[in-house]
Amino acid sequence: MSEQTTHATGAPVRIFDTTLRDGEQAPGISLDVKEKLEIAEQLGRLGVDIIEGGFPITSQGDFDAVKAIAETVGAQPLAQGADQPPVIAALARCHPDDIKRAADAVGPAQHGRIHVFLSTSEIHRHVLHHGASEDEIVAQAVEGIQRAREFTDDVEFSPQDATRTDDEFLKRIVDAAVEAGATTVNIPDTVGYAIPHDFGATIGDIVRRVGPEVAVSVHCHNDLGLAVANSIEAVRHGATQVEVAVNGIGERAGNCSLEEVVMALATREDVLGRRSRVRTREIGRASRLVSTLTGYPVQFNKAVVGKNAFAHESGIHQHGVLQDRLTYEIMSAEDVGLEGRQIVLGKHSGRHAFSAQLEEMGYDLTAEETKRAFERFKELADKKVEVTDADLEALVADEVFAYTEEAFELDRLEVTGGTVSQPEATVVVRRTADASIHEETATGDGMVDAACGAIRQAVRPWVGATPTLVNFNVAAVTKGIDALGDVTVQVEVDDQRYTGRAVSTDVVEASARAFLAALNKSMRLQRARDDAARSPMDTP
Ligand SMILES: CC(=O)SCCNC(=O)CCNC(=O)[C@H](O)C(C)(C)COP(=O)(O)OP(=O)(O)OC[C@H]1O[C@@H](n2cnc3c(N)ncnc32)[C@H](O)[C@@H]1OP(=O)(O)O
Ligand SMILES: CC(C)C(=O)C(=O)O
Repeated sequence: MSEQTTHATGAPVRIFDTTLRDGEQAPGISLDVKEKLEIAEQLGRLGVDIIEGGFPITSQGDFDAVKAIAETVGAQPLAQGADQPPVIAALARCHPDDIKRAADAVGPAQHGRIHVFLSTSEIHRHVLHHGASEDEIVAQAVEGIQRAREFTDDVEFSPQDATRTDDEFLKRIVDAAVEAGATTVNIPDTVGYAIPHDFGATIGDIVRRVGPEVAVSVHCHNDLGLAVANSIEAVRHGATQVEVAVNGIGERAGNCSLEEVVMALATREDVLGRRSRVRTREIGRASRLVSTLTGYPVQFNKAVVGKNAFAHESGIHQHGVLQDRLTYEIMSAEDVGLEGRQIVLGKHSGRHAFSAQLEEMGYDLTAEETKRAFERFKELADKKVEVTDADLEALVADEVFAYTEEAFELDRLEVTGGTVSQPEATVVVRRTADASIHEETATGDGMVDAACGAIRQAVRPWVGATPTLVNFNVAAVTKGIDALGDVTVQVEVDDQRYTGRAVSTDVVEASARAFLAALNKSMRLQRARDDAARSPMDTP
């Protein structure tokens, strides 16, 4: 490992947020003044040190947005406990017009920064700057920095594509930039090409070169998924500022993600020795706001802010975190402003999590009831990706509260048919009293009709009159194509009506179970009536 510099160790790392500039450069994102202002206000509450509001020469709208941010967020602190507002920065090429526009836009801020950049790698010089020589590039950079210094004493310089720039030339232009008055030297890994080990060494060299008076910043792109690793390595080697974007948005694969760097610094302060001033509890809100206004969704498994970042689905993990969340969590959801630890019930869940969830929902079930409900839950979880509280309610209502000693249980149901061939159903019904099995097949107008017909035939020897389905109602318990169907039926037997209810991801199965539940009820009540009729009280 390369030598680690001790420069500025312990001082908070400055967070330069470029969500509104580089972040907005992601394809398909275009934020208007109001939207930029709303995000900037949240960045203010988050307590970032610098907000790069835009690239004012780009358009009147971008100019107006940066100016509006400078006038409001840049005028007074929004973050609790902060004694000054964030620095408001604007990007500019080494063009007089760009620099003037940037200066006018950040002018109203208490602290305004002009960020000038120029490409230094051979390929960029060739393609972007008409084959400019190293001398010409140095001269342009110096001129741009000096011009920017006429407007503010806070000037940042970025040699674009620094990580593909010849080492000696990079050192030369950094020296020239500092000499010309740059107060921050930013080393951009413009195309996400750097590898942490090398990048750290480069940053260490630059930190030693410029001395403690000049801030050294890094701006890492994520083309190889290394933006955060490179930024952290730079911090380890003395970088005093990292450039980031909320949710990691930005050109191509994006920028270094704000939330990941901030939480890495906070969580591993033990080895990094530096933190940021960011108020981490505002992270969740910032992430949601940026996602909503940019239309860029946050991937489920995104570190820190993804929907699954604090969710546990598998039984062994759930068992662990229910006792002590540290078993499988290195940060707390509350610390980043998200909903607390989530137990997600699914096919990998175990009894501990299942029982804990039922308890939390207020159920007080016996061991036997819990066991039955758990068996149904596992059956359901095999068919349905996530079992929600609403699913559980329906399942418990169906399996536990509606449970009565069953006369018949549905063992198997097969249905065939469609718009051309007539629907046909085969059922296998088990009679509880003697465990006998009864298989029947029937056709019907539809699959539900066929299934009920087959059940009717299977139970005929025990159910007196022909049971008739008189009412049928189906409702979706949850949303989505794997939603539970909640079926309630009324069945008429001997002029009496009986209600049955069942849930399943398959509506035909739910209907068959509901039909059978109604028949079971009819037999139970019939038995009760028979018992009452035989009661000695009634005997004269
Ligand atoms: C790595 C980064 O993220 S850099 C920032 C990238 N962001 C953007 O480009 C978004 C906003 N950009 C824009 O709206 C436009 O590109 C503008 C307004 C900046 C310029 O538009 P145009 O004048 O039409 O030029 P165009 O974009 O086609 O080409 C870029 C020009 O800037 C020049 N240029 C590029 N970088 C720099 C620089 N740092 N300093 C000076 N000139 C530069 C190029 O040489 C080219 O000049 P040319 O017209 O003489 O060939
Ligand atoms: C302007 C610079 C810092 C940039 O955005 C990049 O190089 O990616």
